[in-house]
Amino acid sequence: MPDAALLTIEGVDKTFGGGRTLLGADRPAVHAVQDVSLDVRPGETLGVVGESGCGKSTLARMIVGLDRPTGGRITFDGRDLAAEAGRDLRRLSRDVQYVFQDPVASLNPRKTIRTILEAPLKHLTDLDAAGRRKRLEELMNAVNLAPGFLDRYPHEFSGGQAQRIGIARALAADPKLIVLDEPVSALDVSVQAQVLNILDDLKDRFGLTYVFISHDLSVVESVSDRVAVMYFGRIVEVGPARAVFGRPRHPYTHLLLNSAPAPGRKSLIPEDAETELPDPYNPPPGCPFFARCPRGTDICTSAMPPLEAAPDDARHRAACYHPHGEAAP
Ligand SMILES: Nc1ncnc2c1ncn2[C@@H]1O[C@H](COP(=O)(O)OP(=O)(O)OP(=O)(O)O)[C@@H](O)[C@H]1O
Repeated sequence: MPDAALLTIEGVDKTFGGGRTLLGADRPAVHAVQDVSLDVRPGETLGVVGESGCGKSTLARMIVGLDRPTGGRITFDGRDLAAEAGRDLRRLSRDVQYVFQDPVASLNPRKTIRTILEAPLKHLTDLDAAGRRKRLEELMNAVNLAPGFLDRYPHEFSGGQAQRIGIARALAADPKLIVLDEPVSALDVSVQAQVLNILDDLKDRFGLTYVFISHDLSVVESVSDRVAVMYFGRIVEVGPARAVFGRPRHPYTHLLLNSAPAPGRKSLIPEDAETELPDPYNPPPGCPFFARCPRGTDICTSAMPPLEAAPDDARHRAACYHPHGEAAP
């Protein structure tokens, strides 16, 4: 019997803009995230991969409550994120934490590390001053930084150290789920490995669950149990990492993987004109990948294909009328 989901995302949409200006003109709307449904089970790492602008950060921000969905529902441990208030909201903010992409920019330059790490302890836990002091030392040790660094300022740290502090801040309130939004993209490759090792170690040690967002295929492949591939605001493929990387079904996933063949896969999602995304203000009808797709036929322009399971693996789903592994069109 599989564990119940810790996080459930059901038919979530996020639109920016829309409506009318003060003078009555239509204001264009961008559908940043469209009809996204995902489950994350306790203890797993769900990788979310896709090109710049596909809606990864918007999805992340909604999971941690920084943005509200325009439609659909996000529940954590059975609690509806949008409906929580007061004590329950405080509890929810403890349980779900966020690590940002740019480690140095995410730390207030005028505050010491002690002040930065103490803030969530003060707001989200009932620890007294002595308890907080002890916890601060534990947090620094957990991310392999000497507690002596607590009285320094963010600019005194390298990018990798700063990201370890960002991770310590996320850990401070003893969360269950951490959303990591491109946590190593700003770091040198050698430093990336260190930070990924620490994340892996912390996950086991504290029984954490991760949503790991990245445009870097090699990183997602190395950390994920399951992977969701996003394109133009939608999930186009989702399944066990081994299946998605080994037997990709959606032509977009094929394109991504072919652009960066293993081994030594790098962040090679193509960025030339040929691979341009559709205009988000004027989305095409049907499948948004049609214009780039070698397998497209008339049906693809009629309606967005639903996410359907592979004949041999119910967990491996793709939103395509002509997925690889089935008869070619
Ligand atoms: N606050 C906002 N107002 C208007 N449009 C937005 C806003 N935030 C995001 N968007 C638009 O929504 C779409 C998805 O953006 P998002 O940042 O979620 O993508 P992403 O995959 O995280 O990209 P990146 O890796 O470049 O951050 C883009 O078209 C973006 O321009």
